[in-house]
Amino acid sequence: MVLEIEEKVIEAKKASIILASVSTDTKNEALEAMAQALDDNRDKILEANQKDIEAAEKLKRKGELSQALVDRLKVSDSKISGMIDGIRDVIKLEDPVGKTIDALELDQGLELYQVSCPIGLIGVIFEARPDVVPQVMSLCLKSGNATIFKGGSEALNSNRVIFDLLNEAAESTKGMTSGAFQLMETREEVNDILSMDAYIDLLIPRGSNAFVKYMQDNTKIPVLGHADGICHVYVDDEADLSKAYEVCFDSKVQYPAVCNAMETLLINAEIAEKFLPKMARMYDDAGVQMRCDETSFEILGQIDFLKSIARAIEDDWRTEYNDLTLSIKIVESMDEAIEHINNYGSHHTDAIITENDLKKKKFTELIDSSSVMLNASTRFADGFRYGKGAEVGISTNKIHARGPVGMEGLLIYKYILVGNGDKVADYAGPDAKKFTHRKLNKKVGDAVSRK
Ligand SMILES: NC(=O)C1=CN([C@@H]2O[C@H](COP(=O)(O)OP(=O)(O)OC[C@H]3O[C@@H](n4cnc5c(N)ncnc54)[C@H](OP(=O)(O)O)[C@@H]3O)[C@@H](O)[C@H]2O)C=CC1
Ligand SMILES: N[C@@H](CCC(=O)OP(=O)(O)O)C(=O)O
Repeated sequence: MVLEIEEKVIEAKKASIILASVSTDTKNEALEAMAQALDDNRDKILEANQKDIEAAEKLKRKGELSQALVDRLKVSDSKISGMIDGIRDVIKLEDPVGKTIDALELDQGLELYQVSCPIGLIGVIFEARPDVVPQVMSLCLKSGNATIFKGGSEALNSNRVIFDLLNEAAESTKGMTSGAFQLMETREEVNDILSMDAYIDLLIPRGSNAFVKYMQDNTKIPVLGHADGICHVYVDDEADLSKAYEVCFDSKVQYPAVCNAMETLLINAEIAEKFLPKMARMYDDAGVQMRCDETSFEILGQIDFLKSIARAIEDDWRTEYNDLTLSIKIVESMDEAIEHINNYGSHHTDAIITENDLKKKKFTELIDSSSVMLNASTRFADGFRYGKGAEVGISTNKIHARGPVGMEGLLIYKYILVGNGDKVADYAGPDAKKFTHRKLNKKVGDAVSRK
């Protein structure tokens, strides 16, 4: 039976209440069933993905779609293994629901507990990248959040197969609720849910700035935006150049299609002539197109076998290529680099290569980005690599979660007050009882148990 969008949302909202109290064992069993379902159905997933890739390649040939999108869209056997490992990593993580964050005795026998709980029903709208489905579903399931998904239209066949496999595996696990996960497939459905603030607690759009802004401007539902990554690496005059070559190469070339890849390389003028020619040769060999400011163009212009240099224009500093293209600028100082990054960047991920400890400290303090890397690649900005099992995405919001978002970004808390017929009237008037407000070293389970 195909449900209308409002029915899907209402069903997921109802299921979210039950999912919040599903036991850890049941959630882990459901996750294992999901991992197994992907492993057992590799051919089916690859076949569906092949349909999407063929359609995408046709659009690419007409110039209507980028190579970056095709790269993100492609599912390989090793990407499926990555999805399976990701789900199993989430199994290993501690269940974050029901944790006592704080415990306070208000008065003798009157105890207040602050306890973690799921947000409720979350809508996640993401790019044409099928591996997002298992990542987000496993984090949402373990953190007890019902979720309504919508992936990029180019990934329709892949997402449908992966979603159905995961959802059926989860729902067939004994003790799991049904209806907690729903799939949307059209922009119309996304537009319809924008007015469903009575049911949906949080929207997480992953995509271009324009799309995230569109969501923020058109709904009363809180929006946790995951937008573009204009990431920088600054090579300081006190850099260890052997580290600089490695980090700058990895940040640009290892997976250029993703949002944590470097888009602009900033180089201190003092070391530019020494550093840039070798770096440029490495990029040239890897097929990187370089868009250079005047000074870097002059330095590289002398190397006549470079295939791929052009002059940068102002727009380049604000461009997320998501591809093998890089803008290069020579700066006079770290301060100029910091100003450039804070001005042109997207506050996503930025790195410095230097051996000077004072500069490292200053860079971390003055760069206004969700991840700041010291002598390390921007590509590390990722939930899995940050030890979160997987990620919902990389938040470019400042509240309530920033940078790679794992389960901590999917939780809120509630207060549980345990009394014994206590009333506020006893704490008012001339004979008022006094609050003790004493910190307790207790967990909510000590006061509220099912026994
Ligand atoms: N920070 C992060 O974690 C992430 C950032 N990004 C950023 O996203 C960008 C690339 O992704 P791209 O695919 O171009 O993103 P888009 O913004 O084009 O699309 C992302 C999703 O939003 C949907 N969408 C876009 N506009 C609308 C609309 N008006 N109404 C309803 N749905 C809409 C798309 O649906 P449809 O396909 O049907 O058009 C798709 O599902 C890059 O800038 C990348 O850095 C991407 C992922 C993660
Ligand atoms: N988590 C990713 C990067 C973040 C991301 O989702 O980026 P994108 O490819 O723009 O959707 C990774 O490092 O593989």
